Amino acid sequence: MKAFHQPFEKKREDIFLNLSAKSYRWGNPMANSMRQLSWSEAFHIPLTEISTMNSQHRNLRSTIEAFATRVSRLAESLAEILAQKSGIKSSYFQENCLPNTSYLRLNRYPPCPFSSKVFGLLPHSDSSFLTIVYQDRVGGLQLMRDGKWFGVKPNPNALIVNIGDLFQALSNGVYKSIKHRVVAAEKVERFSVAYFYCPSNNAVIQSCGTPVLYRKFSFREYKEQNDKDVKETGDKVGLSRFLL
Ligand SMILES: O=C(O)CCC(=O)C(=O)O
Ligand SMILES: [Fe+2]
Repeated sequence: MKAFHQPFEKKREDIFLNLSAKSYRWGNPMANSMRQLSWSEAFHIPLTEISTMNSQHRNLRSTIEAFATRVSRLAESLAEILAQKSGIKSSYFQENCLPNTSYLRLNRYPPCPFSSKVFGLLPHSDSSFLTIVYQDRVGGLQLMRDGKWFGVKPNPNALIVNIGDLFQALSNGVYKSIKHRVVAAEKVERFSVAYFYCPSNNAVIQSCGTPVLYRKFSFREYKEQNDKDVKETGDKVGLSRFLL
């Protein structure tokens, strides 16, 4: 929270946390209408870089490390349990996801005077195997199910586990990557932490099942394609790009 409450000019400096460029994100640089704006800011932290973090943020770093260590074990166990049902090798996650190949995102949603006109976070799916989210008591996270949006009731004693794009590909569509968004609150700020369980860039995601729905791709390829699509179309096209 302290990091977020620093002046904007400070947060946007690359040396603020001393992580790679664009670790600090806000709004949506591609927006060309109010509806495309995200009323939020975030620190997107690749865990590979945690050791380079500015020593001034020692407490933040050790909190992130402690949280990531515990949540990564949980993510691995859950992924292995889900994998059993879809023919994925049980050692797949241990072989491809190291403790530092995942990402952590600290989100802040400031109070929003136009909460009926803008989202806190635009509808999207995550490019992870699984995402584990901790949200505070404010609420606002919604999931799409059967074409309708459902709010996730805030419970500070619970974690939310979402399926991401990579699990959908790996399980050949058995598990579906969940579309979600955050509705902005008018009067209060909201915080959340998302842990994106991801493999190394070279890891190959190959669908298990017949007929195979997606061509195999590396995680690097998936991220590069998404970045390219976001630059060109303003949005992530996602897995449909890899359909056979
Ligand atoms: O703030 C939330 O509850 C969700 C955050 C999220 O979806 C993300 O960071 O990708
Ligand atoms: Fe998300």
